[in-house]
Amino acid sequence: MKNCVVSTTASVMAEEELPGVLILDIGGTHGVLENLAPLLKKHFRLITMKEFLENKKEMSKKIQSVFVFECRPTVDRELLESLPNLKVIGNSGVGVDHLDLKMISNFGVKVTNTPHAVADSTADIGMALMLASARRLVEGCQIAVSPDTKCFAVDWLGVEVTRATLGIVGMGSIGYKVAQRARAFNMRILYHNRNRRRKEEEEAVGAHYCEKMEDLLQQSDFVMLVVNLTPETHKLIGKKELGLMKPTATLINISRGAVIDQGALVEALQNKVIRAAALDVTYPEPLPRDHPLLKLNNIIITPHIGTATVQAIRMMAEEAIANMLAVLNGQPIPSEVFPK
Ligand SMILES: O=C(O)C(=O)CO
Repeated sequence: MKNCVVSTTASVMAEEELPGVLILDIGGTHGVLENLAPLLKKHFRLITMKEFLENKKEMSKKIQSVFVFECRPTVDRELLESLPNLKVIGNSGVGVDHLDLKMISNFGVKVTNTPHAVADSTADIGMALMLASARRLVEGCQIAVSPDTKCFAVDWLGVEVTRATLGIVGMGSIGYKVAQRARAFNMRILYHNRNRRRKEEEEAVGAHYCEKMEDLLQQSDFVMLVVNLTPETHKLIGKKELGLMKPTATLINISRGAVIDQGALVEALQNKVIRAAALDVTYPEPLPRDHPLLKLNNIIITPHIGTATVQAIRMMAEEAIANMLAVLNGQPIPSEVFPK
């Protein structure tokens, strides 16, 4: 018998299963799950939330895995209580801050994530935000299409990324990929991490370790946040930390919105405590239309698109599937996440 996987993306898709055939009803996913379904179907019988809720009695016993696509849906106690044979939650994405790991573990259920699959695409977004903010790309695009375009607008000069100092806060798999890219720009690379990387790894990208984050903040022209969101990193960057940064510095966030105290960031940007910010993540997502961050002109915000590429979502699904299968088959689990 094939293993069963349930999508918790109720608003996103509904998949109907007939014997030997799986029928997907995609909803508003922009084709994401439509792309992933054939991969999942190779190993799992897909059951949607809708299908599950409509036929709980029969479905609940069949479900051994829950596939969660990135940080959108969560898994609550009620769902866990209704799945007696659940063994693993395969998160497609690296951040698992939307999952209550302790509670899930109390149900004897494992959680896995996909740190390898997300690394390149998320590092690319970090670089894209850094370059776009440095060279004021969004403003440039607006000026180019506005009726009073000036070709050489010297009053909106940018700054150079090349040879600047980049401070990476959180040098995990994504942070390291950022460092590899930054090296090609001849950037001076500083990083701060709970655990120092191996010497060979530091040398390979020319990164210098800062034991204190304060040192990194003071020296960097660009500060990029790549940490996981945990109780320790919640509002890691607030008024004090922003005050340590250079007035010419730019803050880039590709981790989770709540790593920054957004109120403090609004103030810092309004008062030019720092030059600019570029965020792929905020809280909440999306921001309400009247949020003060949206009223500033020294900020770029993208809607959490770190892994929004055809290649990344496929690799994420493959990594998640490998993890889930390893759990179900009692094999070593490539990327298990443990409660703290
Ligand atoms: O993998 C994740 O958790 C992400 O949010 C990537 O942007």
